Amino acid sequence: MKKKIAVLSGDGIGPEVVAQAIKVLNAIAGKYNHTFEYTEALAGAIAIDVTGNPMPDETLKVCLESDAILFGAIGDPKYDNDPNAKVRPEQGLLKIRKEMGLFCNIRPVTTYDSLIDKSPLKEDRIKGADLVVYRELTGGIYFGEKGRKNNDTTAYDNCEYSVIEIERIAKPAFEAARARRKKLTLVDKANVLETSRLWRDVVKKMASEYPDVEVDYLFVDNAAMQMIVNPVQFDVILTENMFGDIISDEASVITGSLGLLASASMGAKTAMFEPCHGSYPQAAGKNVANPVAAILSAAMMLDHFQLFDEANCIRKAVKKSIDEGIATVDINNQNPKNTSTVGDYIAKFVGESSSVTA
Ligand SMILES: NC(=O)C1=CN([C@@H]2O[C@H](COP(=O)(O)OP(=O)(O)OC[C@H]3O[C@@H](n4cnc5c(N)ncnc54)[C@H](O)[C@@H]3O)[C@@H](O)[C@H]2O)C=CC1
Ligand SMILES: CC(C)CC(=O)C(=O)O
Ligand SMILES: [Mg+2]
Repeated sequence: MKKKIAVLSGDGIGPEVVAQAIKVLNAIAGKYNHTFEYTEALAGAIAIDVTGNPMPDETLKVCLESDAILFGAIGDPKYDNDPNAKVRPEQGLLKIRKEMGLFCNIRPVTTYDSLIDKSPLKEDRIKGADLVVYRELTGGIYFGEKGRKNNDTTAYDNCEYSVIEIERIAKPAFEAARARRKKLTLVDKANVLETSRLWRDVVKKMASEYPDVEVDYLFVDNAAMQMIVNPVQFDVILTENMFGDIISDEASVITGSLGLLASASMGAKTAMFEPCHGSYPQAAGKNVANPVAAILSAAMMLDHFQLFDEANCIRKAVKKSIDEGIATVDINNQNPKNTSTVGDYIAKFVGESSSVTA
């Protein structure tokens, strides 16, 4: 199979972790006789530095001409710390999500038995936790009208959702629940927010089409607490943009590190594969960041290409590296390995392993 992949490494640790994902993809290509062609394009702070635009038209063009997008992370303290910045790296990420119609962000939260003791949460509460967050990605408060008024003494961010926006993410979430443990939890704030009440109306109506799926409704504040005390109860979590952003970072604590959480952003025009973490500027250039989230995002890209054996081969290699302690400091502070050492190990195992069952 031949595939064209747009590579948007971005800022901070983005280039380091994406380099490991590409290393692993190349090992897959060699082993299974595929051709992956990569086209790099600018995004984020680096794109602002070079072009003045965090998501240049040229980058969007490369993405549209590719079969999928591999994304690193964007964000830089020089913008985060400047309240007057006219343009910000994060605007580039929001732009590509909107322009490519990437409304469905899928964030699997997978635990590894050998990492159970790395989580600050109690072992008996998290053992066996296996959930996936379906996060709406192109609507809600991140995309509403925002601004200042009253002489800069008031600021606002508008939150809107339409029935269509809710239905199109609820459908794949219900389908996922049907294929998994048949439970869907809608996380909202319907006791306060009108948008959340619309989410509940739509999900309640759709639930009748999925009688085999148990549907549960939780307010986000309770859900955040339940995620810590009883994460095993969750199967598929369906939620809006901002709640999904927050609750998925929280869920990463169950696994042991945010550096393990991959995601797929599916949409109308294309699909983008991105770690859940940000640009982690404190680690940039130090070769210490965990590349697993980026590598598992590449595995999700292979699923998207229907290359399931290849994707599972990567997952098996990741598990092996974790079980063997070939892992970065966030999950192995006794004998930490570098970002590139972990990438090398996983790529080598992919190249040499014979079995494809994850
Ligand atoms: N998708 C994206 O491009 C995102 C970009 N950002 C941007 O990233 C910058 C930093 O934001 P933060 O809030 O600090 O979030 P962050 O996700 O970059 O880092 C938060 C913490 O998570 C841990 N962490 C994250 N990635 C890791 C990895 N690969 N390996 C090991 N540990 C890891 C570290 O302890 C880090 O201090 C900001 O400019 C922010 O806007 C934030 C989130 C997502
Ligand atoms: C710019 C932010 C919305 C990115 C983020 O935190 C995320 O998508 O998880
Ligand atoms: Mg986030």
